[in-house]
Amino acid sequence: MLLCIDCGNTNTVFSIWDGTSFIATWRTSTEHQRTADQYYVWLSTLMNFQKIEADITEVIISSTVPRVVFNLRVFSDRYFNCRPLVVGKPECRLPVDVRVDAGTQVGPDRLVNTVAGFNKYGGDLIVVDFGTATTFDVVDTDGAYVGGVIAPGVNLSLQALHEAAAALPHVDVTKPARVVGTNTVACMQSGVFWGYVGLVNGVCARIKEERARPMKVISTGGLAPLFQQGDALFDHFEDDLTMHGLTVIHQYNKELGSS
Ligand SMILES: Nc1ncnc2c1ncn2[C@@H]1O[C@H](COP(=O)(O)OP(=O)(O)O)[C@@H](O)[C@H]1O
Ligand SMILES: CC(C)(COP(=O)(O)O)[C@@H](O)C(=O)NCCC(=O)O
Ligand SMILES: [K+]
Repeated sequence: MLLCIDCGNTNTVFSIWDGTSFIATWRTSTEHQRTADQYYVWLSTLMNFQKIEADITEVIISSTVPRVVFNLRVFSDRYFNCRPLVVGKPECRLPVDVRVDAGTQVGPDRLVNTVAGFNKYGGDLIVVDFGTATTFDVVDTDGAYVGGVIAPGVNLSLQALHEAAAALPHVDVTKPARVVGTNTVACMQSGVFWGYVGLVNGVCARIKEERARPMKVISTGGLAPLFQQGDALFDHFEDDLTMHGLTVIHQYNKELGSS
């Protein structure tokens, strides 16, 4: 079976793919100090607890944090006896083109989202990923990644407000009942929630205008469900878009290898 690892700046998600569906998914915080042995203790404990008997023989990794890749490679080699496929490395081929400025390092998560979005919905897409950063990935008619937008993440904005202003508390993001807040927390939640609704609407409208064609907007990432609440920002919401993309890229490389 295939172990898919999606490492973001905040969380790392592990999913086991049996060739047809994901049989288990677990999330841990991203820490570059974590060793191969620590990953295994954590993963095997959860597998035993849930009585998941998976014979993992292949591993694919996408990581926005370059430093964690070393230990994940050792983890894969030591415990599953395999060399992982790492998105963004030359040996990992992509089924789509990447058309950006020469020398630019595109976040692997954005490439994986592009592949997944194109595989599910075809071309002319905007994939909005609400992770540590809020990213917009623009997918061309032929599936190519052609750039996008990087905005500060939702929680990052709230955290920055709290850290920079002595009188502003730490608050969790939520959809406020009204736009006009009547206390500090409600004002901050409104600023971030409605600010992001405006940001997403505005950026998507400008992308569509710049490209002069209709495009589907797909949302994913930890905080995407929050923005799904009734504001018609997106055409589709995908809970596990990045994981789906990892399985597509893995399959593509396997077929290339055997042909
Ligand atoms: N279900 C959730 N509810 C609220 N916040 C969440 C949830 N899942 C993730 N988050 C928060 O959303 C942000 C992005 O999470 P995630 O998508 O895992 O980021 P990344 O992929 O960059 O690691 C983080 O600040 C995380 O704490
Ligand atoms: C923009 C990102 C920080 C988003 O990371 P995430 O929110 O998923 O942790 C990541 O995709 C990245 O480091 N990108 C490199 C620059 C680029 O994509 O152009
Ligand atoms: K992101």
